[in-house]
Amino acid sequence: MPQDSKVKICGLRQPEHVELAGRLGAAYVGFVFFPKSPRNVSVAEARELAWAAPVGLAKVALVVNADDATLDAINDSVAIDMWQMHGSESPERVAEIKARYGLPVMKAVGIATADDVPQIDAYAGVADQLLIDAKAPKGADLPGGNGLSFDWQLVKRKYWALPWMLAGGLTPENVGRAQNLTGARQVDVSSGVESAPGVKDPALMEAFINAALA
Ligand SMILES: O=C(O)c1ccccc1NCC(=O)[C@H](O)[C@H](O)COP(=O)(O)O
Repeated sequence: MPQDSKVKICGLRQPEHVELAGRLGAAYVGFVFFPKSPRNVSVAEARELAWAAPVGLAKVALVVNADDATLDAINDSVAIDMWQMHGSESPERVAEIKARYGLPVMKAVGIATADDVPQIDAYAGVADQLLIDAKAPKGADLPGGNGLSFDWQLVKRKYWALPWMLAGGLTPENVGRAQNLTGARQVDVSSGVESAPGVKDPALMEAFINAALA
């Protein structure tokens, strides 16, 4: 595995799990602001989670087509380091948010078939990072965090002129194969380290991080 691999653990809801993720070597933790999600946290809860993060652990606020009032409420109370836009935000909206808050923006792009890949280029010129995820099935409640993977051949050894993160259905068992096949230097996981939807499992977190950083 490349020496500089990085791991994001998404959907944390307990301060001790944020601290654990940092101690285990994760580079990012994600806080989900999406009421339909079993990982949803309030601004007040996220404020406490952020306080639990060790120095150097990047705190990512995950939103879906959020308006400025919602983003203001998060930004005014939670010490975040990056936005993750996981909706249908346009490149123009990404640029607007970057300018408004002065924080890096990671744009999530859902992939199901080869036809979904070209859209990534539109964000490469404006986002700071890309999160390449499995496209949510039609009618799904969640735009992400579904524990579904996509055909990694679609992004095998692809190059975009900005850092990108592979996501979607990753687990301690498959993350190494995903990294080797795609060349991804960063990986993201939510369902694969849970014992139930929204319930992070410390042992699975440790297994995933160790496998991804091996
Ligand atoms: O995780 C959620 O509940 C969620 C809800 C709404 C939008 C996005 C969401 N998650 C986005 C992530 O960054 C997940 O970590 C990513 O989709 C991978 O999830 P999984 O396949 O469960 O590992």
